[in-house]
Amino acid sequence: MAMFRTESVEEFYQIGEDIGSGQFSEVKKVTEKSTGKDYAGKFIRKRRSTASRRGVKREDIVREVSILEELSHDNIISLHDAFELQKEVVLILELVTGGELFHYLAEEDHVNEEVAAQFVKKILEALKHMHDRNICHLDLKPENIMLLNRNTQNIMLIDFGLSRRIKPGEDIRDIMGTAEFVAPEIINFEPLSLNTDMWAIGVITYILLSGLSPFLGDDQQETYENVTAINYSFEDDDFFSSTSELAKDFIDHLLLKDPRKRATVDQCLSHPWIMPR
Ligand SMILES: Cc1ccc2c(c1)c1c3c(c(C)cc1n2CCCN)C(=O)NC3=O
Repeated sequence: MAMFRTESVEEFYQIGEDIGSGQFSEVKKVTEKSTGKDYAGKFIRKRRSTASRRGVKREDIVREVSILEELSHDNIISLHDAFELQKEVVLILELVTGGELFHYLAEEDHVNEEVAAQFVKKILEALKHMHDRNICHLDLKPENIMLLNRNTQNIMLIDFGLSRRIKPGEDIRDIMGTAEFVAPEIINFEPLSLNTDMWAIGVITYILLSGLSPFLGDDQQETYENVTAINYSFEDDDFFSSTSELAKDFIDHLLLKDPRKRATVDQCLSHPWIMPR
């Protein structure tokens, strides 16, 4: 069970600039006073009452922390410390400075297949560490994949706020990530599984190779309709003319409506588009 320190975080960390924010959290650069080391401080507002819809339930924060404490992998952000104050919890997380994969993509428009496969392989290795422990991320998207630094394909998975332990027989249906990346079972409130993450790997790979988001519509409803209809193609020749059949085959084994038919993380790691690297 996660234990939080109850001292004042400012006593031990110098609070720096804002580096990002979520619905109920802000991320700031912080510096540990005793070592001078920089970290990312995730300040999460606690839900004040069961009737409220603002803030995060304490049990959900405890789950995120206990999952972070269980994971230990070069491509998964590590938790250094955790403080609980009256209105918020502060997670002190490893700081990565290479920026979001999302921004890298925006600058590069799309990447060549060799680089794309390297990125995907690193993401799959981090995901294997999670799936081998029956933990699913459930919010995989380019904003939650950070580059360790600008000049390698070394990535870090961040933000485990929606992560869940998948227990046999237990039904998880209530998670909602970002429309472009959610699998059909999330939209249809059907049971989620480790395979729900594999759908997102297919969407991220499609974007890496083309710069296009396969299901993105003019609004969230249209995006949801595109997802549930599995309405994607490689036909837009401007963007896929130089994409190999192997890369398309890799994606086609992930963007499948039936979660049970999707390639697992191990099958992806041994797929010929990934394996030879
Ligand atoms: C240099 C930099 C810039 C923005 C950052 C981060 C680091 C960052 C980090 C983390 C999280 C949860 C969010 C973060 N954000 C917010 C945006 C993430 N999509 C984190 O856990 N470590 C980070 O470095």
